[in-house]
Amino acid sequence: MHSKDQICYEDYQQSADWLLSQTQHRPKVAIICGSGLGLLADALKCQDSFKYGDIPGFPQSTVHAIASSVQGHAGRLVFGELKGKTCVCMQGRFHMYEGHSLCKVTFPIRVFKLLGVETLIVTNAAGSLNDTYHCGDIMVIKDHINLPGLAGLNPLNGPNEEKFGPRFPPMSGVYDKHLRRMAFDICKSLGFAQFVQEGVYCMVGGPNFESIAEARLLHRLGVDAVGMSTAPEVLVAGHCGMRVFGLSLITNKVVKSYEDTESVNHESVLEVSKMRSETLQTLVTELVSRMDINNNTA
Ligand SMILES: O=P(O)(O)O[C@@H]1C[C@H](O)[C@@H](CO)O1
Ligand code: HPA
Repeated sequence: MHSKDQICYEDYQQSADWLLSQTQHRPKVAIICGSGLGLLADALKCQDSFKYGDIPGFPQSTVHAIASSVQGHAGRLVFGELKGKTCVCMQGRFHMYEGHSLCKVTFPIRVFKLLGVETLIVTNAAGSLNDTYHCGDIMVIKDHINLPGLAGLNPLNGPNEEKFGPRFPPMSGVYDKHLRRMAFDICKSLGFAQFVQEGVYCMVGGPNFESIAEARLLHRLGVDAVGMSTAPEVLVAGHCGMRVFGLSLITNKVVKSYEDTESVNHESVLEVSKMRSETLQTLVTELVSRMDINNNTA
């Protein structure tokens, strides 16, 4: 490693080589489990799991990651089979508001690339600004607004690592259309369609939830759901040519009215996450099972 925040190709390679020496699994799909959704990782068959702290170069989990993931299992990388497809799951992710640099937040993505991962599935908990959404809805992410990114906080800042991707990567179409369509087909066939939406996710820095004026601004911008993660990981995955699919679990309605006496807290976010975690798990499992993994096509 060069300086505190500068990570070079060899650092990613070192982590990937270590993991390849510790497990026989060769995943093509990586899944980032958002808050309360870590049970997905427990469903993997023939598991090999590694605490983040034991993986050379990996960022360390903080108290937030532990509190927001499955108790006793936070901060693990879990390899295994989901419906016969080899996957790697992050049980607990890294957030900017925990104090990690964006290079650290996204470190695992480039390690996944070096492991041979072709598809990234991201999940998160989010508050809704769209008045037609309800708590417990699942939103397939069509696109994002990366507010920290627009303000210059971007994991791709600094010297470009050409081995991963170009200096100026496009982000239009980063959320794969075929996988989104496939998710809707699955939801219809499983009877989930009534609570599945498609919309725009906005990343804010957090850790505070939005003020009413901020919520109104996001609403005017066309944001359907807001959260504090996901965009940095998606940028880095898109940069290195991974196919991306994202889901937001709507855990609360963002307060937009000065008359509203309700307010959101992280505990209620986790409660709703738990309520829908099984459905989300079913959807992701079915999606992985239907993917044509070798050809990187849906
Ligand atoms: O990892 P995610 O994004 O699911 O974490 C949740 C949602 C917000 O980022 C934060 C506050 O609830 O935790
Ligand atoms: O309302 C919210 N705002 C920001 N992040 C969130 N994560 C869950 N709910 C929210």
